[in-house]
Amino acid sequence: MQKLGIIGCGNMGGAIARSLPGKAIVYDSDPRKVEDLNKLADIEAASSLEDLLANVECILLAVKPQILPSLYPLLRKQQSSKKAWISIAAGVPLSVLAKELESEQVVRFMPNIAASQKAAVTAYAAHQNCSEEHIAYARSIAQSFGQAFALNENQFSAFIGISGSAIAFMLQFCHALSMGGVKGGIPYSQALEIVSATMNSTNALLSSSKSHPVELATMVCSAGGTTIEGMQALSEGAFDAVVMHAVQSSCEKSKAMEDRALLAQEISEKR
Ligand SMILES: NC(=O)C1=CN([C@@H]2O[C@H](COP(=O)(O)OP(=O)(O)OC[C@H]3O[C@@H](n4cnc5c(N)ncnc54)[C@H](OP(=O)(O)O)[C@@H]3O)[C@@H](O)[C@H]2O)C=CC1
Ligand SMILES: O=C(O)[C@@H]1CCC=N1
Repeated sequence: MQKLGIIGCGNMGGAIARSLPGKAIVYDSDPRKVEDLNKLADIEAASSLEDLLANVECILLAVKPQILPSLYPLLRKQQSSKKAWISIAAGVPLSVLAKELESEQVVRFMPNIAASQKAAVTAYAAHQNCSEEHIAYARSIAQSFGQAFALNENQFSAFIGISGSAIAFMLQFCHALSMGGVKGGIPYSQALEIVSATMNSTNALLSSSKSHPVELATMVCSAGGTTIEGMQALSEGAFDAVVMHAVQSSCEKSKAMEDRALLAQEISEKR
């Protein structure tokens, strides 16, 4: 597999670099991030953007979305048009990436932070004129750090709500469950271990069963038993509505970011 260049070695760029089968060449404006990553992953450090682009054919953009506008001109100077690109930036559409990078060889990813454990769930979508070769390469990159799902780009915002961002919702749920355990007399660290194992049990059941989640949950509820009491408390706390609202909030923010990126590009084209 050809070497991948990575710009940005923070939470996600670092997590991806750690799970790639080959050595990535990485660049970060903060050299300490590269030093820290070097202790965890087999990487090559590029001394500059120029150095990075001179040594790879495909580059994964892993900087915050708001950094991209200042990065594009620097990348264009290094002949971005001759490179293939993967972007993991939330809320930055393929059309904007292709125009700014002057390349149609662009694939958009939405991974999650579990890439560090090769357990990410990644949505991918390619520019309409992207080559099959680059799509296949990008897919193999996504699969090297977890599962990959081909999605239409217009489903990316919803995907962020149920995966990219939702991993944080699930972690918060795990914390809340553990605090419930603490209230019941189990120390936090032990409660968290038990909750994490219970998440694994849930996933094993859900992914191997053809039953609807509600059907499985109903099997847990003994008549007049313990679970139904907790289920009633969840219902009174509008659990489903709160979770759906969280998903919708992340989805709407992603759509607003996409709209803003498209508008900014429209304005710059008119100048
Ligand atoms: N965090 C997550 O779970 C997920 C994030 N994403 C996407 O991944 C991208 C990165 O997010 P995340 O990893 O959390 O962000 P981080 O801030 O952790 O990482 C970004 C890194 O890029 C560095 N950087 C900033 N400017 C430049 C530059 N001009 N050239 C090179 N490096 C630069 C930052 O340095 P410094 O800190 O000094 O600014 C930082 O080390 C975002 O676009 C986000 O939307 C997608 C899915 C999940
Ligand atoms: O919060 C964010 O914007 C990024 C994208 C998905 C997860 N983290």
